[in-house]
Amino acid sequence: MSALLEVDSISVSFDGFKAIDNLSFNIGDAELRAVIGPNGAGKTTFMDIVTGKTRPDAGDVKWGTPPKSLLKMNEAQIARAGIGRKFQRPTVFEDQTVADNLTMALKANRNPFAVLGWRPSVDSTGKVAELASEVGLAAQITRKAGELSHGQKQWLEIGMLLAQEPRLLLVDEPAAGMTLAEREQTTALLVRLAQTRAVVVVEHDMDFVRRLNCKVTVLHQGSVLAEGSLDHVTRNPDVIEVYLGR
Ligand SMILES: Nc1ncnc2c1ncn2[C@@H]1O[C@H](COP(=O)(O)OP(=O)(O)OP(=O)(O)O)[C@@H](O)[C@H]1O
Repeated sequence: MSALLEVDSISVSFDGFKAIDNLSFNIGDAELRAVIGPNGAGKTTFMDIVTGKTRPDAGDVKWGTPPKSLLKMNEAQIARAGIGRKFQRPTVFEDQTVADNLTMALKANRNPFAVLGWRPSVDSTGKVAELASEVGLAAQITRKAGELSHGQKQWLEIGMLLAQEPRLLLVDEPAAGMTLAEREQTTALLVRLAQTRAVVVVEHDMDFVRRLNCKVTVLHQGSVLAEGSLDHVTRNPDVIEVYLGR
C-alpha cells in the first residue's frame, strides 16, 4: 500500500519538553485509522503538525504521489491540498439552515473570497442534497443548524468538510457527547467515508474504536508505542502499562 501521508521522524519541543519525539507512521489511501493514547501522548500536536498549525523542529511530513513536503505549505495550502480537520466542538453557523451551511462550504471550496453575494445554482443545490444525504441529514436540510442535536451538528460539520473533497480527514474525538444511537451512526459514517478517502480518528473511547474495526496506532510520549488491530495493541504489555492499566 503506498502512503498518502508519511510522518517521517518528526520531533517538536515546547519549552524544552518533547511533545513529539521522533514520530514516524504512514497513512494509506482510503484507510480508516484510529490514533489513541493517554492524555498528553501527543495526539493533538500530531494533528497540529499535519495541518500546518505547528512546525516540527525536526523530520518531515510527506503528502501524496510523488510525495511533497507539507512543511513547505501554510495551513490554507494544506487544506487546499486535501487535508480536512474536524475539531471536537462543532463550528457550524447556528442561524443558517443545514442547506445554507453546506452551500457556504461548497462555495468556500470554489473561491474562498467570493462567498458574499453568491446565489446557489441548480448544480450546487444537487450537490448540497447529496452532501446532506451522505452525512444522514437529508430530512433536516431546511432546519436551522442551531436546532440540531449535538450529533447532527457534528455530522453537518463533516458534510461541510466533505464539500472541500478532502483526501484525508482528521477527526478529533467524534463520539464525545453523543448518544449511543448517534455513536453508532457516526461509526457507520466514518467507515463509509474511509472507503473513498483516508480517515484518521483520534479517540479516547475504546468501545468506539472497537466498533471502527480498523488499524490502531497507540501514541505515548510523542512516539508510536504499538500498532495493529485493537486486540493486538491491547494485548501489548507496554500498552497495558501506560494506557489501559491506568
Ligand atoms: N503549545 C504548547 N505549549 C507547551 N506545551 C504544549 C503545547 N502543546 C502541547 N503541549 C504539551 O505537549 C504534550 C502533548 O500534548 P497533546 O495535546 O498533543 O496531547 P494529547 O495526546 O492530544 O492529549 P489529550 O488526550 O489530553 O488531548 C502535553 O504534555 C502538552 O502539555
